Amino acid sequence: MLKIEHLNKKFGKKEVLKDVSLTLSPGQRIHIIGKNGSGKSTIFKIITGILKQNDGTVEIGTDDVIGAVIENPGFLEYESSLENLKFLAELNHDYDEKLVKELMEEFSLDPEDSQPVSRYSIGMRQKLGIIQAIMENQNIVLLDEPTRGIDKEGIETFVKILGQLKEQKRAVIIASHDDISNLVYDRELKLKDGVLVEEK
Ligand SMILES: Nc1ncnc2c1ncn2[C@@H]1O[C@H](COP(=O)(O)OP(=O)(O)OP(=O)(O)O)[C@@H](O)[C@H]1O
Repeated sequence: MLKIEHLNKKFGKKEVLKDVSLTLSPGQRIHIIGKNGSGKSTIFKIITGILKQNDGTVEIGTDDVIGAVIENPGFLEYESSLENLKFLAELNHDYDEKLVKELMEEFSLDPEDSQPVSRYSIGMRQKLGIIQAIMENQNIVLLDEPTRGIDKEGIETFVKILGQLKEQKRAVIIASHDDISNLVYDRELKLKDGVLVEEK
């Protein structure tokens, strides 16, 4: 479904990714751990086409759909949370309001809350970011520091939702600089000095 081979990325003379290869299969949950600035977001940006690699290939199956949270998710700041999710889903004509409302409620967000997203806290925005990455049945989900700003209860919900994604055979790559409590991975990789290596 996703195959990355021999990826190389430079910013000027700085080599951020060196010969990075990775294969993701249905239902698999992979953790990429790395310090700030190690290149985790850069990998996701290349997979999603935001950035172009200098070398190497990214293969994505024709039926695969990517959902992603990369850095700070952007929203229509003056619209409500539900309007934002509706707008994002309608871009692909795949808006399932029942599911969106269920996900919001699971994350203790009120779908009827009319306040603009500009007033949302970092954790609330992050929850919306996670929802938009999974609300259209995306089968490859890329999450960059997904629990940033999220409270303990929200993290428990997040872990529970990830369990559901696994049952649905949807694959997830999580990039973070530390561990997320109670989250077990199929593979743990470390990005250090541009090289992706097996952590255990
Ligand atoms: N557009 C860019 N132009 C120049 N340098 C960049 C650019 N984007 C990223 N970099 C550099 O590439 C390196 C990797 O950045 P990246 O954002 O991928 O790291 P990260 O592991 O996601 O960090 P964090 O955990 O802080 O989000 C950093 O040194 C960063 O300064």
